[in-house]
Amino acid sequence: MERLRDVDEAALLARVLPAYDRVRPRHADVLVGPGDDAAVVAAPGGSVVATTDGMVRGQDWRDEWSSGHDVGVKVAVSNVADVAAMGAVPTGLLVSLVADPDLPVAWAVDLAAGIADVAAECGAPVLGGDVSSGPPGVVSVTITALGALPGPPVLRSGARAGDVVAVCGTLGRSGGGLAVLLEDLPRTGPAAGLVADHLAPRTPWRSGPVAAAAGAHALVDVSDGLVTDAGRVARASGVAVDLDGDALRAHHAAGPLTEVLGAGRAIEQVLAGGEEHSLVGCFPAATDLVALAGEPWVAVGRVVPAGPDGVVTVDGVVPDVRGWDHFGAG
Ligand SMILES: Nc1ncnc2c1ncn2[C@@H]1O[C@H](COP(=O)(O)OP(=O)(O)O)[C@@H](O)[C@H]1O
Ligand SMILES: Cc1ncc(C[n+]2csc(CCOP(=O)(O)OP(=O)(O)O)c2C)c(N)n1
Ligand SMILES: [Mg+2]
Repeated sequence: MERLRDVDEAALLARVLPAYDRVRPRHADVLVGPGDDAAVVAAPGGSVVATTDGMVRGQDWRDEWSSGHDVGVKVAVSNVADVAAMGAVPTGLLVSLVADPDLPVAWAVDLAAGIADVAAECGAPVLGGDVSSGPPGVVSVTITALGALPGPPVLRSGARAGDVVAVCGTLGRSGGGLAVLLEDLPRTGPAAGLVADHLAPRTPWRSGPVAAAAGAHALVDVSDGLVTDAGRVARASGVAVDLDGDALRAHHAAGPLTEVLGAGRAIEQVLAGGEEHSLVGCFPAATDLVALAGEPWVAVGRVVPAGPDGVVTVDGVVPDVRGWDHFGAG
């Protein structure tokens, strides 16, 4: 029998999503359905963005590394990043907790405090949620985030050959921090910062609407790794992305990542490290990135016509890295 472990995430969704096709086309209010960072639904006077993302103890965090607060920050940030990656502003969060009854109440309260910190920072209050008991050992936290779109959504499918690919936020730091934890490397000096960013990442959520207002053709957040997520944009847009190795090394791999992991592993994390929740945008070539409000955008590549060489290349060469996939590990 075919199991989830036999397919990757994309193949699983390709099998599951057709089940919903008979419902959706009859609903003209669904402006963007499954397949992007978030869905967009028409609402009186505008449109609402909706997305959901969950985390599971043992798979997405370990209790010996993460506090409840860390988990709350991380799951909230992963949702807010998806809202921002549509060009939207977060407006509210719903929180679902499934937990082994053995879970300390204090952990659940600490989780809420972490979620509340992100909610407060981005002005998206917690609107409600659900609590449910789970089997021994299981703790699962899922957030649904809503957002408001000041203008049209920025889709994964809008990139055009000639666009500049730019990143707002860091790359590889969360993945580098995970490597420090998994390999039990000393958590001193620059390694401490990487670990902190892994346990409780941040996202430049204000920069999603900024990019949208600047005319970005496509946006995505880095949850599974730059190459994987840029690849999703490239596939959806029918183009390819050529990343600039020098820019990635200078702006992202150099410094703490290289000090902790060495240059070779640092660039691997920049290309493939997940859970960073920075934003990647494809902008018209004439865009003055320096003039964009808020956090800086750094050019890291170009959108090029789709060719035979794979959807994402670095200096024209397909990189030998793998992003995160929950199922297709084999
Ligand atoms: N079980 C599911 N049923 C319906 N749609 C799903 C399901 N899982 C994921 N999707 C949709 O598939 C797309 C890809 O999901 P995912 O990779 O989790 O997005 P992201 O990395 O932005 O969080 C999203 O549009 C998401 O809403
Ligand atoms: C114990 C542990 N092992 C591995 C990881 C690494 N990890 C888990 S999920 C993930 C990628 C992103 O998660 P996902 O839920 O797929 O986010 P989405 O793409 O849906 O936004 C990574 C890099 C981790 N955080 N903790
Ligand atoms: Mg996303």
